[in-house]
Amino acid sequence: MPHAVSPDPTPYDAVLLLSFGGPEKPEDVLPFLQNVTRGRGIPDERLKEVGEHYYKFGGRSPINDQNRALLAALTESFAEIGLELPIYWGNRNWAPFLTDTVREMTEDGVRRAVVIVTSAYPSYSGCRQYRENLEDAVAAIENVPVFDKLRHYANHPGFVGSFVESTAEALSRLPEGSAITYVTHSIPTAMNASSGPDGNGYVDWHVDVAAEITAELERRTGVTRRTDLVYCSRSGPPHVPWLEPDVNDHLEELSEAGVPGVAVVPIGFVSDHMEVIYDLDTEAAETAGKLGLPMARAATPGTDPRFVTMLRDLVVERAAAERGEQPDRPCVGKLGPAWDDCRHDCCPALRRPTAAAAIPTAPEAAPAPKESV
Ligand SMILES: CC1=C(CCC(=O)O)c2cc3nc(cc4[nH]c(cc5[nH]c(cc1n2)c(C)c5CCC(=O)O)c(CCC(=O)O)c4C)C(CCC(=O)O)=C3C
Ligand SMILES: [Fe+2]
Repeated sequence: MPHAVSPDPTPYDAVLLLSFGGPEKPEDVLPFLQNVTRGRGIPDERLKEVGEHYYKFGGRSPINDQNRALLAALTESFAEIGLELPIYWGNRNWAPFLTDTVREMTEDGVRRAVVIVTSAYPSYSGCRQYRENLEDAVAAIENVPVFDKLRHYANHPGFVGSFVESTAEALSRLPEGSAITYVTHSIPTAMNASSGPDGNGYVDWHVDVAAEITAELERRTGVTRRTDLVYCSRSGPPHVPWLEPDVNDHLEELSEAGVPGVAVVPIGFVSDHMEVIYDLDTEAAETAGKLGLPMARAATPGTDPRFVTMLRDLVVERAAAERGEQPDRPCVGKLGPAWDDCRHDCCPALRRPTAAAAIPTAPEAAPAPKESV
């Protein structure tokens, strides 16, 4: 049933779904990896290894199909409430490329768009890198729309609620007394130290989200379990410290501690992309198998209606905020709702040799100018 009153999209005339992108055939794999790692100092060895992960799945990453599904689900969800905004899709590292999408939006006459990024937490890799790539795309084209990126949504009840359900489902496949292991993408410890406006934002946000899922499950079942936050997908040279422990080492520790099973909950990921289907479903599952440790992997949000509705609500919320209204800002946990506009100097790059000098870092330059992203 259509809503009696459709929400007001003003001042927006479009939505941009901004994602990572992934290869779709074997010939795409190398150029894709070159796009991802340009100037990031990833050893050749590691690149070869990651290339193999993709070849193992026919040279096709699942991420683009997941974004097509999300696009369809969002379109349907907007239509349900009569929210009339076209949704465009562009990626940082593979087709459809962000620059082409921004050009298309410009040609279509879009003046102001709200940006949904498929990454939920603050950090250079998860936030600023997306903003910088969008800035670069915008700089290459004339008369581009203004872009406003949504606040980080990891602590939104829609995102947390989706993981509460999937964790409960994973636990239902395991023996009584099984542990919960939350997993996210490892990043260099230095990148974590500079994440978010006050630093340490990447880890702090994950800790908060994990605690909320645990608390809700405890409220429902009365069962207290062992819980940990661990990391996957480390890359970069070995002498550079990254967040630890690695999920595989952690599974060994759980096995030694005698836990009867483990629910692996990938809270760092919005859909089942390569890190999830390779690093968790293939590699970590193999480790658990060798240890004789029953493991069940919890589903990522994907097109879960809680997640899709959350994204729609955040678009409506941001539009209201930009009209000068004071919308509700649903969130759970201790950290409160995230800021709408990232400060220009939030999550500084570790190394971005060519453009770093152009980015103001002085505290006075902190508030992002309205016309930037
Ligand atoms: C925090 C974070 C997220 C989550 C937030 C978000 O979703 O954005 C994420 C997502 C993703 N990362 C992805 C792929 C890759 N990431 C790499 C490399 C790196 N990731 C990093 C961090 C993150 N990455 C970092 C610090 C590096 C080192 C290089 C650098 O400092 O920039 C490499 C290079 C090879 C390697 O070393 O692994 C690849 C191929 C894909 C696509 C998967 C698919 O195809 O399904 C997705 C969604
Ligand atoms: Fe990555």
